[in-house]
Amino acid sequence: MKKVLIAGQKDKTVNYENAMKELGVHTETSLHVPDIISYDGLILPGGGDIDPKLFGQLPCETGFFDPVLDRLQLAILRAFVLSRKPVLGICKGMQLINIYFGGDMVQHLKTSENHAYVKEDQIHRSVAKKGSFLEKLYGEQFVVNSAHHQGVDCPGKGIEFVQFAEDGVVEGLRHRFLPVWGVQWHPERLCFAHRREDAVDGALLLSFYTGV
Ligand SMILES: N[C@@H](CCC(=O)NCCCC(=O)O)C(=O)O
Repeated sequence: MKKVLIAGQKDKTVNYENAMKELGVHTETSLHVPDIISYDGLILPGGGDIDPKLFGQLPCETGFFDPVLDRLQLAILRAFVLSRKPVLGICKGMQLINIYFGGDMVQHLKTSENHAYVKEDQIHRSVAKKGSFLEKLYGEQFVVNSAHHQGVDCPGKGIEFVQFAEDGVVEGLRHRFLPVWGVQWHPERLCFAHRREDAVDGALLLSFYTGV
């Protein structure tokens, strides 16, 4: 991969841009549906909560959400899915992927204290499904970071959940037939300058994605 679009707001995507730069991949951050030809892939970054209307629910324990931003990010995702180009969704980005394919959300996890950002990212153990892309990268059990209070619930069409926290919260997914992957954790905050000894190296996942 040479050039990746990050579907987000410029001032909030520096960590993603820096991690891609370390991997020799040029990025552009934009919320305009791009001229797909000029991009090799898409990153859907983390962010706020998601408009419950997008998964057929009334707001219940959902925090701040930006309905316009959510719909712009879904429109960009649609363009990359239709052109069968690789997509990596991170945190909110993973949740948008599941919603795009018709899945839904838990608006506030009962175990959010295990996952929420408290002055800094939390870390917790997780388990990857045998044979999954995450198990091949990190083995069956590995520690990841965490900064969220919502979670995916029913899987969308073609979506397979492949990584789970010990409390059952979904931490990773893939599309069975399309080059679409998502993680609930933040590899861009676990690599290079942000590398930490007590969790996995996020660069392995980002290299996997940029290498497809
Ligand atoms: N609101 C959702 C998604 C949380 C999320 O994406 N957090 C990351 C914040 C921004 C960032 O660090 O990139 C939830 O709470 O589940």
